[in-house]
Amino acid sequence: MTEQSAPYPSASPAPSTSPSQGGRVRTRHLQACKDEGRRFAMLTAYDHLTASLFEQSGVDVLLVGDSAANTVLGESTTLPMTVEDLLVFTRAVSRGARRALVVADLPFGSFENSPEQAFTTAARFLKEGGAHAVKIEGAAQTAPTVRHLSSHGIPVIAHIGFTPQSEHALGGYRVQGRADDEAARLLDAARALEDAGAFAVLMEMVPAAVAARVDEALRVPTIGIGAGAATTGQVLVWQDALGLTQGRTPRFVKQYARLADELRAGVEAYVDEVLTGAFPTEQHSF
Ligand SMILES: Nc1nc(=O)c2c([nH]1)NC[C@@H]1CN(c3ccc(C(=O)N[C@@H](CCC(=O)O)C(=O)O)cc3)CN21
Ligand SMILES: CC(C)C(=O)C(=O)O
Ligand SMILES: [Mg+2]
Repeated sequence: MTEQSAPYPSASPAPSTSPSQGGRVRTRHLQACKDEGRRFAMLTAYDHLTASLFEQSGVDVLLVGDSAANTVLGESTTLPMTVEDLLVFTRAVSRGARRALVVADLPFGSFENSPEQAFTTAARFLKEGGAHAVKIEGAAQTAPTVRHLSSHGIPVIAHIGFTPQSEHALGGYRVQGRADDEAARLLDAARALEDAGAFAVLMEMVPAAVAARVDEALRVPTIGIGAGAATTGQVLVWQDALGLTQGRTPRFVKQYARLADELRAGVEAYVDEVLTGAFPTEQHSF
């Protein structure tokens, strides 16, 4: 512990350990964090190796984000992500996760038509993907969908503020809720989504002061990405946080490792040894 450590009690271990629970992080655990003034960490994952590694490292919530369109598939937006493709990643993450809460994003175009369409899609992520919960982008207009899912047994995270699936409507990557009327709308939306049954509200690119007001106004935990330090939980895209993403990353990213450099050095050494004949040696041969 340093003097500068955050003004929160240290992270609690995930809830333990009756045979029926198996130590699995539940939405209840996230609510307990909110109730007791503790924080939790969420990170994206798209495969079983990272899922397993991240939860062993203390990540309580794994998000199978539609950001996989960018990070895995090389698309420039999240709009092309399909349910079929994200289901493949969700299944992989679920196989790697024993303890963490696995949350799947509902892809663009897979839930907006009606609460019924949303339920059909979300149920696939639970039944076929092994997810425990889903995340839905949208402000107050998605409240009926959130109500339908949560009242039929599907835990929902509501995602407000900058919602990348609407980037064309929002006019690009912009902080949301800067103007007073925007901030008021954001707060109203958060309340409506909580009232509709969302077990958490995620805010992306929202002024820290506005996010703090939302967290204060809600009973349920909030999760931030570019939303300041007052949210209950925090999320980042793992390739951004660990230095694998090439090129510019958003201002809200902090880099905790330099994986691209690490990988490049390792691969260069491998290539070099193959070309010079230094590998394989007798030790690697039969
Ligand atoms: N790798 C990756 N990281 C992410 O955080 C992420 C994705 N992909 N894909 C889905 C969405 C898209 N997101 C993004 C993408 C870009 C910016 C961005 O360029 N932000 C700039 C401009 C902000 C401004 O001008 O207000 C920044 O500097 O933060 C922000 C969020 C967040 N999500
Ligand atoms: C950036 C996070 C919140 C997300 O929605 C994703 O990874 O798709
Ligand atoms: Mg997403």
